[in-house]
Amino acid sequence: MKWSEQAWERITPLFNKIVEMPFNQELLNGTLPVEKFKFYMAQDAYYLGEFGRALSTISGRMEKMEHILDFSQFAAGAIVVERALHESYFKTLGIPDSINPSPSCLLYTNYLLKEAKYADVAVAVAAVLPCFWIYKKVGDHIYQQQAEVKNNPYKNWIDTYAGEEFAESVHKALTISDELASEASAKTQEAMFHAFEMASRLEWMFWDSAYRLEEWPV
Ligand SMILES: Cc1ncc(CN)c(N)n1
Repeated sequence: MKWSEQAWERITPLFNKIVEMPFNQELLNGTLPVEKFKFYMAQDAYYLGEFGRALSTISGRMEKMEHILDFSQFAAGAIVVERALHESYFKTLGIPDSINPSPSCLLYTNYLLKEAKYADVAVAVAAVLPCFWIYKKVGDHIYQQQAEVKNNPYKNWIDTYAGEEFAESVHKALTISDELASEASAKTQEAMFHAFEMASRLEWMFWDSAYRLEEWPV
């Protein structure tokens, strides 16, 4: 079994929880309160900047030329394509220019930056994989379920993550993960699973924090 298949098996119960989260259910139905989506989009704009930085760091640590290129294209995609989606919503929702990251957002981005810089590069790749793969699976799931929902205000978000362009990046990220895992020791493969599970948990926390409009306790 490929490393990625084993990794997905490990997070399947968590993924099932993610699709059932009120944030994602209400996004699917188009009933998510706009202030929760606005909060999410603002935090996600901060997230994508840091995610892009983590991807660039990984790019610079890759051995193969094509992987250097793939990761720098992922970084450009996070900042150019995904942030363009935010900017289109920002125009209608009026989100401020400067964003203070919530505790969960800061925890997640700092985790990714730390792994990108200091972990074995295969482990760093495993840490960023949920950002691709879980979003693709959530996007597809929502896309398939929302057929009867008319005029969903969150349609552009759904279309981005269920779309072809994003699917191509996800496919590449998966192929690279499996390639690096196949060359890694058993110990490194286990560390890759751990990073993949940790980042998946942080994805759950990110959605949960948006739904709760999370604030700093002090
Ligand atoms: C928190 C989060 N994780 C992943 C993605 C998709 N790259 C995103 N936009 N935001």
